[in-house]
Amino acid sequence: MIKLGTSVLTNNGQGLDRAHMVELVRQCVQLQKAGNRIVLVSSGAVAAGRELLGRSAGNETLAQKQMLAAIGQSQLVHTWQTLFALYNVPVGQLLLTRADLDDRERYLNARDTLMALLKEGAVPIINENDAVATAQIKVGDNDNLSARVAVLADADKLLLLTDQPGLFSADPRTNPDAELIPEIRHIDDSIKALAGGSGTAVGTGGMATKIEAASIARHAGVDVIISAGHGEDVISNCLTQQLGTRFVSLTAPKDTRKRWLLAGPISKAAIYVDDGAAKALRQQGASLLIVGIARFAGEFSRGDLVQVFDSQGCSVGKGVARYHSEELQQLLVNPELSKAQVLGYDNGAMLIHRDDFVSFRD
Ligand SMILES: Nc1ncnc2c1ncn2[C@@H]1O[C@H](COP(=O)(O)OP(=O)(O)O)[C@@H](O)[C@H]1O
Ligand SMILES: N[C@@H](CCC(=O)OP(=O)(O)O)C(=O)O
Repeated sequence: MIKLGTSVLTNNGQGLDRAHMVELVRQCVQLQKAGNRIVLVSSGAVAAGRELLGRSAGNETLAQKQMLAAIGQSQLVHTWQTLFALYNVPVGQLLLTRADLDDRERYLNARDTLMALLKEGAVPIINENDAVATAQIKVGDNDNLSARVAVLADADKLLLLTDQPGLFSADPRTNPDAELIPEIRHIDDSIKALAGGSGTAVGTGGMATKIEAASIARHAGVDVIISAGHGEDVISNCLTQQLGTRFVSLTAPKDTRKRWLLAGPISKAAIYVDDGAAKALRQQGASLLIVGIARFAGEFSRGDLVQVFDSQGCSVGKGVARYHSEELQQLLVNPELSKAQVLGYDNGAMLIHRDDFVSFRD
């Protein structure tokens, strides 16, 4: 899985850099011929739209950006299609929004299409469906989108190609002494603090969203590499050499429902559990019982995804809630009463069943 940022595909945001896209296509085809399955997450629709209309980046409204994306996306995918056709490789466009990943049936449909494209020898070209996606249904950036699709596609590697050689100890645009970090095994607050936003007017999210993406993907067993998209033979070199910043993957759940929980829905609330519950969830694969919950923050409905934290605030995992947050509140303040007495019915002793829970440690 290769994610190409606007910074890689354009000349400083001023239209598509076709010469460089030809070079990237050559590398992808070479890898595909060697037996690898290639999926591209391609940014650049808004920049391509600006190029077509002769505009430069400015204070655009949401509707103007969506209009630019609608115009630019067809130009972008046409360019990819033309370049891959030089090698007789077909491409298939997939435009996704968060709703396609949140809903399990839509997630599985997207997965089937992706797998069918790969089986056909085509290269899927994925982008967010910017023309229709508003804040409520957007993933919001292609770093996070690529991580979710990497989980969906069972990818073993995710290359986040950008305009910097990797993650630095500070934004190298503003701090010339910043140093490249070659390998990360644990994403804690100190790593998150290194990452600034985008240093350009055309990128989205900067390193912060790349770290979020790395955190999601490596829990699903995907090795993540952030590297410079303009380097010579960058794609194959990322696979064979120590290039950029590598986030080492963790052992992944095999169960497709648990993988969807990692890739799909966004967590609605935070549940804080006591030490006994944290240990049972982490070490014994147990369900989360209501008695183990110390407190919670946020509102959620039955069926929503919630994230579980231990007493130190470290992530334990995420899972699907069996009670509404208001019901949970009632149960927590009346521990001496039975569930039937408090709610008028009893949905069981657990907030999250172990089949609906996936371990997720930062
Ligand atoms: N710690 C950091 N290390 C490297 N780059 C950083 C860091 N913090 C912020 N950045 C910024 O992130 C930018 C890359 O992200 P972004 O602009 O979103 O690019 P892309 O379009 O490739 O996604 C860099 O140009 C850089 O200015
Ligand atoms: N979907 C948008 C790009 C969003 C995005 O994350 O951009 P980038 O940070 O350049 O990868 C587009 O095609 O213009």
